[in-house]
Amino acid sequence: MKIEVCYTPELIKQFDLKGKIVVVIDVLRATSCMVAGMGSGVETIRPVSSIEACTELGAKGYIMAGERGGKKVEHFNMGNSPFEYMEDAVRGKKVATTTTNGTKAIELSADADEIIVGAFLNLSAVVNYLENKGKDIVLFCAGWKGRYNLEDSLFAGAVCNGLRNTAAFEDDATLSALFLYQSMKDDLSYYISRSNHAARLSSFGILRDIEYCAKIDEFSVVPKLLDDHLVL
Ligand SMILES: O=C(O)[C@H](CS(=O)(=O)O)OP(=O)(O)O
Repeated sequence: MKIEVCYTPELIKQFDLKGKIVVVIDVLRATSCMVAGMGSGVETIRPVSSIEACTELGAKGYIMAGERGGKKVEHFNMGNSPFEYMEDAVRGKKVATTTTNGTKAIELSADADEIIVGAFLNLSAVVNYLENKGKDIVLFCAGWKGRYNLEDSLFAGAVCNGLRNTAAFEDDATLSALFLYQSMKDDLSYYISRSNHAARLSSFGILRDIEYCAKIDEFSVVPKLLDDHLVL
């Protein structure tokens, strides 16, 4: 079982995804929302890359969710907060979502054998899942608009740490993620709150989203993409 880390969507073309499991990571906030939603009883989530595609699904009965520039799209039913995904109103429902970074990273993972989503909220479940599967892994950080970000890289490092005795580390990118996590693990919330992405989002007054997304193992679900939909 080999493990690699891709730090941004701009780098994903350098990775051969065939036959591998890709873990898409967007801690702030897309994959945290997906984990919180699927862990709270949302039936399925359909990630799409455009507002138009999401709107078309809305007409077919899906709840429309997502953001642009961190803010809810005007005619959508909900934005991109994990708390919205945990509300009673979405339990048992189908949600379609489009976000700036996370849903694009899912789309770019299409060549993989399997696509799952990870966040601190389901860290141990992801590590156990990967360990049981025993396949080669690419940890794909959604980053921000094609660029590196701290919180996704930290989560990649947390997965590497969980698999440090069972997986072969392919390159220095992977080792760097491991060492980054190991040096920051005792105060993850602080480091995440110092990140650029957190600063950007907190200017919208959503500090509690940032704090929540830094929580570990709130859920034991591993959402997996099947026929374009996330299911358990
Ligand atoms: O809503 C979010 O958390 C971000 C918005 S932005 O990139 O900070 O504008 O989108 P996501 O795709 O969840 O990273």
